[in-house]
Amino acid sequence: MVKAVVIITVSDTCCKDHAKDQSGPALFQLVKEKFPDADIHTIILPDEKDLIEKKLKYFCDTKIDLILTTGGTGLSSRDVTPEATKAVIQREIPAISTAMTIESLKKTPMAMLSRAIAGIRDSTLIVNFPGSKKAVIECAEVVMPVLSHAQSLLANNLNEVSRVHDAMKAEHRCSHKMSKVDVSKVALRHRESPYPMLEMSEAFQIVDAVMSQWKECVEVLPLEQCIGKVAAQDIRAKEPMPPFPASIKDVRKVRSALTAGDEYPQDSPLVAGECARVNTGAPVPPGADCVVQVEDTRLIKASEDYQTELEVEVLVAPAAHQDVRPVGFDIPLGTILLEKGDVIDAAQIGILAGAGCLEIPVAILSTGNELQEPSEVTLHPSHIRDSNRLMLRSLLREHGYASVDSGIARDEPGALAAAIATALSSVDVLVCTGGVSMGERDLLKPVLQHDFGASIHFGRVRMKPGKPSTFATCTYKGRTKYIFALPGNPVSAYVCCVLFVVRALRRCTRDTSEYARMRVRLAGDVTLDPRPEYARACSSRLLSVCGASVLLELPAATDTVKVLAADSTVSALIVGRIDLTRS
Ligand SMILES: Nc1nc2c(c(=O)[nH]1)N[C@H]1C(S)=C(S)[C@@H](COP(=O)(O)OP(=O)(O)OC[C@H]3O[C@@H](n4cnc5c(N)ncnc54)[C@H](O)[C@@H]3O)O[C@H]1N2
Ligand code: MOO
Ligand SMILES: [Mg+2]
Repeated sequence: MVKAVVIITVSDTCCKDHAKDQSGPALFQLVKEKFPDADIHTIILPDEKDLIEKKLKYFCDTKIDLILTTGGTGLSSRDVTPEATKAVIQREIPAISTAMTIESLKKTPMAMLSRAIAGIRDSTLIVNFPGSKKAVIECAEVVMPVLSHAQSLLANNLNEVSRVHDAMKAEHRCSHKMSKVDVSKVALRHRESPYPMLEMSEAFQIVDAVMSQWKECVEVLPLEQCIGKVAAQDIRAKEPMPPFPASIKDVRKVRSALTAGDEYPQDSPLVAGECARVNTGAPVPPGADCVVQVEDTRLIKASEDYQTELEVEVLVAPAAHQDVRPVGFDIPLGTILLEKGDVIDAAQIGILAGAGCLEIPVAILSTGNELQEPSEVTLHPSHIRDSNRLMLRSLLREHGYASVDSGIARDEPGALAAAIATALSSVDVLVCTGGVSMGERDLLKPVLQHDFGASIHFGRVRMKPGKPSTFATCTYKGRTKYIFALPGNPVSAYVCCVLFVVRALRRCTRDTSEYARMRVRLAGDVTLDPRPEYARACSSRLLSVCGASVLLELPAATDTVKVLAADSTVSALIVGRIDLTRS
C-alpha cells in the first residue's frame, strides 16, 4: 500500500513563481486518483544538485514510499535531477525510464532528450519524470500501474505481492481476443471450449484475488435492515447535497416556470432583465444568481387567461446568492457521513440515501429466447418461465443483499449487449444466467469480450453442477465491473450463485465470510461423479425446523472410490438460514 508520497517539482522558474508549476499539480492529481488514501506532499526546488540530493535523502530517511520528481532531466547545464537521484539511490531500475521513453517516443522524438532515471534507496522508490505537463501525464500512464506492486516488493509485503500475482495469472489465463459476434456463421463456432477447465479451488482463488480490488463495495442491506447496524468503514458522501444550486423560496417572473424536479434547458440561460418562476427545491436556472420570494414582487402583466405571469416587478433589491443553496451546501461531496463504528439510526439512513450512498451494487439478468416472465398468464409453445431471476434475487435477499432486476435478455448479440450495458450503468456486480456453454446461441462470453472488452478470468470449472461457470471483469464508464455469468440450469444457477456470488459478496462486505460446515450422514448410497458435486440436501426435519439450506459437498469419484455407501458421512455447507424476522 502506497501511503506516503512526495512530489518534487525541480525548476528554477517555478521555484521563483510557484504559479508557473503545472507538472507538479498534474502529477499530484494523478497520484491522488491512483492512491486516494495516501498522504501526498509537494515541494518545488531550484535546479541545484546538492539541494535536490539533500531533500531526496531526507524523504527516504523519513520512510516515504514514493518520490516522484518532475523537471531537470534535460540537456541544459542546469538540468541535474538525474545526477542528484543517482547520488541518492542504491539500485537503479532502468526499465522504468526505458518504458517511459518507449511510450513517449510514440508521441515525440524529443523524448530521446530526457535523461530521467528511477531507482530505490532502502524502501523508497524514486522516479524522475520529464518537466513538461504533457510528458508527465504520458509517462505517468506507463508507470502508475506498477508503482503499488513495486512498493509491496520493497516493503516485503508478501501477501499483497502474491495477491497481485494471482490476479495477473487470472487475467492472462483466458484473454482470447474475440472478433465481432457473428451468429450467422453457425458452422464456424467452437467445437471445443477454448476455456481451460479450472479446479474449484483455482476458481475461488481467482474470484477472491479479483474481487479484493473492488474498492467501492458497500454493505448492501436493504434500508430498514441498516438500522442499528454498525458501520464497518467510514462512509463518505458520493454526491453533494443539494446536487444543483437550489431555490429556498418561491419567486415569480417572466421567462418560464420550474417546480422541484424540473430541469431547466442548460443551453438557454436567463439574461439580464429576465427571471424565471421557481418553487422551493427547484434548481436555480442557469444565468440566475439569486431568488426573490413571491411576497417581494408585484404582478405587472399576465396572459389573458391568467395562466402565465408575463412581467413582475421585484420590490426589493436582491443580493447575489440570496435564498440559493449552492451545490453541496448541506453536504459537500466527500464529507464523512458515518464513521467506522457508528451505529446507524434513521436520520443517518436519510443522510446516506440523500448523498447517493445506498446504492445497490448487484443486478440479476436472465438470458434466453425461451424465457417468459413468471407472471405471464399464457405459456407459449417451447417456452419456459424464468425461474432464475426470482430465485437468485431471493437467494441474495436471504443473505441480506438487495439486487436490481435487469429482466430477461434475448440470445441476440445486440439485445444481450444492451441489457448488460443498462445493468452495468447502475451496478458494479452483474449476475447473469444462461448462454455460457457451447450452443450457437450461447453468446454471453463473446459479447462480454467483444462489446465490453471484458477479461474472462475463467469460463469452465470442474464442478457439478456449474461446469460452464464464468467470471469476467471489464471497465465500464471508468469503473471496474465484475460479472458472474452462471449456467442457465436453475440448479446450476442456484449452486453457483451460492458458491461464487454470495461467497464473494460476503468476503467483500462481512467479517464472517466462510459458510459454516456440518457433517451429514447419507441415507442411501450415492454414486460419485467425476466432478466434485454439490447437492441440495433433501429437507430433513431437523434442517427444516431451523430453516437451514444445506449443500452436500460430494467429492469427485476416484479410481478406487466411485460410490459413497449409505450411513457414511460427508461435509455439507450451511448456505442459508431463512430468518423470517428479516422481512
Ligand atoms: N455442448 C455442450 N453443451 C452443454 C455443455 C457443454 O459443456 N457442452 N454444458 C452443459 C452444462 S453442464 C450446463 S450447466 C448447461 C449450461 O448452459 P447455458 O449456461 O449455456 O444455459 P442455457 O443453454 O441458456 O440454458 C440451460 C438450461 O437452463 C434453462 N434456463 C436458462 N435460463 C433459465 C431461467 N432463467 N429460468 C429457468 N430455466 C432456465 C434453459 O431453458 C436450458 O434448459 O449447458 C449444458 N450444455
Ligand atoms: O454443470 Mo451443469 O451445471 O451440469 O448442470
Ligand atoms: Mg446453452
